[in-house]
Amino acid sequence: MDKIIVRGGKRLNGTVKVEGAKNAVLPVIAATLLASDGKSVIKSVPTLSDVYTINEVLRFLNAEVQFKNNEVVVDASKELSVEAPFEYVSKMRASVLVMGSLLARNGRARVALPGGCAIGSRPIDQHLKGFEAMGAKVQVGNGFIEASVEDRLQGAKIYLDFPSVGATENIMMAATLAKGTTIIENVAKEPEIVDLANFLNKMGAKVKGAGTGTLRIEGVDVLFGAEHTIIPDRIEAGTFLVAAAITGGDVLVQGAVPEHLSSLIAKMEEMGVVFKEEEDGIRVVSAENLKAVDIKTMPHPGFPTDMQSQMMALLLRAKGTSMITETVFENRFMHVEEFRRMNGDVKIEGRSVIMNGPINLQGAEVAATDLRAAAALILSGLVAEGITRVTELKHLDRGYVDFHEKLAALGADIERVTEEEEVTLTAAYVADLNA
Ligand SMILES: CC(=O)N[C@H]1[C@@H](OP(=O)(O)OP(=O)(O)OC[C@H]2O[C@@H](n3ccc(=O)[nH]c3=O)[C@H](O)[C@@H]2O)O[C@H](CO)[C@@H](O)[C@@H]1O
Ligand SMILES: C=C(OP(=O)(O)O)C(=O)O
Repeated sequence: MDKIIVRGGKRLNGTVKVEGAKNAVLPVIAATLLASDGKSVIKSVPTLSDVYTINEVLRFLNAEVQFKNNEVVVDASKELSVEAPFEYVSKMRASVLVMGSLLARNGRARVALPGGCAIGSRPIDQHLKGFEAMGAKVQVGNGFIEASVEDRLQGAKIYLDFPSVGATENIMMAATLAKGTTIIENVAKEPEIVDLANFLNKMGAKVKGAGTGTLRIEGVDVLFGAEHTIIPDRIEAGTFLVAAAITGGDVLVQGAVPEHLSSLIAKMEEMGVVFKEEEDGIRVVSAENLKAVDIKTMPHPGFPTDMQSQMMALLLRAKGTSMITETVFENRFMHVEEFRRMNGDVKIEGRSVIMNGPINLQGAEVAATDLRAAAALILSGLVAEGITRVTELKHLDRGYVDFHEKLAALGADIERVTEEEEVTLTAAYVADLNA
């Protein structure tokens, strides 16, 4: 089992480049299944375990998939099978995103029930409500969700109870090949939704309104393979902005798009972080005397839940009382227990946490509870006294490419080791301290 070992105390300096967005590439790869003619070429694809998983799902469904040099090429022109088994869905919930494409293209889809996960129960009732409104019969049984439609999906008017990212994507994909027009109201407005709509339109779909609260999709008869470059990962970018700020460093995050990060930047500015927009990204210029702020996670353009734990790491270092309220997921505070192991005094009150800073974080062995928690614990390690060891790195690998290497290139004292290597390293470190 790998561990990341961080020795705190180094200021970060330099330039770091962000990858293509995980949360954009997964639905885009799922959408390639809609093309019964021609190959899709997806560029700027990050080498994440989630990408390998979705590619495996597509291969299982009888699509040809190649992935090299950050480019995924999909040929989905052969007849597709209809089932995404538990093996994949349990590894990565986004596997459920193939459902809309399969249903639109085959008239049938059978996907294993995703089940609960570390951040909440994450039901998919809104996805299914959309498919049903378009004429699909949905049945749940034996651990599977099965949706089928006799002839072809029909355009419909659908109102989402919550602007779910996944439901918006799944229904949008299904509607591209439906008969007639589909209007979806109260949809998610995340940049990844816009990226997916742009890709679908390149394939020949007619999607309007992406980035607003209402989507209008005119169904077409056939979709074709298309070429598309994935948008930069705003959450990876945000994580490096926090890394720079927590160490009081000066870092240019290349590829960071200011409009995608406005809620995070606004909150960090309130704390006292100074940014500079540059031609190719965003620079953290300084971060001194950090002040406490309150944060509430919300659907985009509100503060992203995927930055909640990283901001918790930063707020633990700020002077005063901060409160974070998590409104998107019901159980996304699992990392609090791990912060406590690092001397992080965090109280949980219902859906909020309260912190009194600044706290002198202490190195400890901590376990990542989800992918953003993994990053957040490593960020805390950058400023903790002594050594922080972070385990359960399978979570980190779902969402961050070469995270420790990128931090090391910025000057962090960090490495990723196997258990045996760790024993030798720790002995060497203790020897250094005693020398
Ligand atoms: C692969 C991907 O893009 N993942 C992102 C996506 O997840 P995901 O698409 O799963 O997130 P959703 O926006 O769907 O979920 C938000 C909330 O709505 C609830 N819900 C959702 C669907 C549904 O049918 N019923 C229901 O109750 C969920 O349980 C959750 O509490 O958006 C989340 C919210 O920005 C991010 O944290 C994830 O990183
Ligand atoms: C929660 C996340 O992803 P997923 O929906 O893929 O679990 C995330 O990216 O922080």
